[in-house]
Amino acid sequence: MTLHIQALLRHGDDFQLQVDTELPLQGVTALFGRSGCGKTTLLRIIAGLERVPGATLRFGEQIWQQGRSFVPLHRRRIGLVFQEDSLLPHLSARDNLLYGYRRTPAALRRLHPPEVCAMLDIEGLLERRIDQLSGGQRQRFALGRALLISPQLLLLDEPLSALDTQTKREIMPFLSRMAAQSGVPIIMVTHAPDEVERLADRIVFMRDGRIECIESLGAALARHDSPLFADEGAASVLHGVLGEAAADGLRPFGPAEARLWLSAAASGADTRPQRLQIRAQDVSLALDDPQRISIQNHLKVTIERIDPIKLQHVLVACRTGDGQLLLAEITRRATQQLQLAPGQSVFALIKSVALLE
Ligand SMILES: Nc1ncnc2c1ncn2[C@@H]1O[C@H](COP(=O)(O)OP(=O)(O)OP(=O)(O)O)[C@@H](O)[C@H]1O
Repeated sequence: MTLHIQALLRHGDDFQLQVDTELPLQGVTALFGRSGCGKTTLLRIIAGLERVPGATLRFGEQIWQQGRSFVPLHRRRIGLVFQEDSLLPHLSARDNLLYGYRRTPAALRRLHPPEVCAMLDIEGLLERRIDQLSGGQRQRFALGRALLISPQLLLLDEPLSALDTQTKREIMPFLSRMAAQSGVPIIMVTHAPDEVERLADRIVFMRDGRIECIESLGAALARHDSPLFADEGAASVLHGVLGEAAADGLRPFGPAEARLWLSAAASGADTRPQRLQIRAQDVSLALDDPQRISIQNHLKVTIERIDPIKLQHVLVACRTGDGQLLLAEITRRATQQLQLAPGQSVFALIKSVALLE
C-alpha cells in the first residue's frame, strides 16, 4: 500500500510546501523535521483538512484528490489523533470511545471495543467522566476512539508532546502495541528522535517545506550525519527479546552471541521483540575484553566504518554478533592509539542502555 502525494501550497510569503512522493505505508511512518518545516501541513493535506488546489492524492487505488474530485475527511476513513486530546467533555469515557464506532457501518468494522480496550488497557476506565481521567488516560481514549472507526490510515500529530515525560513513557508501549496489532498503517508527526527510534519503521525527513529523503529506521540510524542525531548525538537501536530475570534481578536481552544485561523493571519473560537504545557516547571500545571493570555489558563486535563527526571525535559503526549496528563515539586520539580500522574485531563496553518503552 502506498500513498501518492503531489502538492504545492503557500502560506503567506514565507512558507511553501512542495511535495511529490510515493510513500510506502506499512507499519509506522514518522514525519520528522524541525519546527515549522511543514509536517503538520502535510498531515492536514493527507487528511483532507487542507484543500490544496491542483493537488493529487491517491491512497492505494483510491483517489482522494485529483482534478476536481475531492474526497472529504470522513469518507477517507482516516483516524486522527492530535497533540491535545479532543474528547468530548459532556460524554462519558465509554461514549467518547464509541463515538466513531457507532457511526461506522457494521460491514466496515474490523476493530471492535473488546480488543481495542485490551490493547490500550482502558477496560477499567470506561465508566469514568472525562475530567476523572489523567492526561495519559485521555490520550489512550483518543487513540482508541480513532482506532474504532476501523480506519484505513491513522494520522497522529505529535500525540505525546503535550504529556510529561513519565506519562509519555507510560503511553509509548500502547502506541507500539497498537501499531503492531491493529494492522492499520500509521503516519505520525514528531520532532522527538526517541519517539522515532521507539516506534517508526520508516522516516520521512522534512526540511523547509520539502521531503529531503525517506529512509527505513535502520538506514537512518546507520549514517553518521543522520538528522536524528542533530540535537542529542548519535544512538543505536538494537532489536531483541527480553528474557527472565537472573537471581540478581538483571534481565538478558538478545541472543547469546550479543547478550546484554538490563535492570528492566517488569518481570517474567516477554516474547515481544523490543527496542533498546544505546547512545554512542555511552559506548567505549577496547582491544581486549577487560575483566576487572564494573561495566557489565561487553560485546564482541567488528568495526565496519569510522566517520569523523566533530573536531576531536569519530563515530565508529560496529556490527554485533547477531548482525546489528552499534555506534561508538570516541576521540580521534583513541582511534589512533588503538589503531582502529574497518574489519577489526574489538570489544564494545556499554555503560548505559535504555529499553525504549
Ligand atoms: N493556516 C496557516 N496560515 C499561515 N501560515 C501557516 C498556517 N499553518 C501553518 N503555517 C505556517 O506554515 C509553516 C509550516 O507549519 P507546520 O505547522 O506545518 O510546521 P511543523 O513542521 O508541523 O511545525 P511544528 O513542529 O512546530 O508543529 C510554518 O511557518 C507556519 O507558521
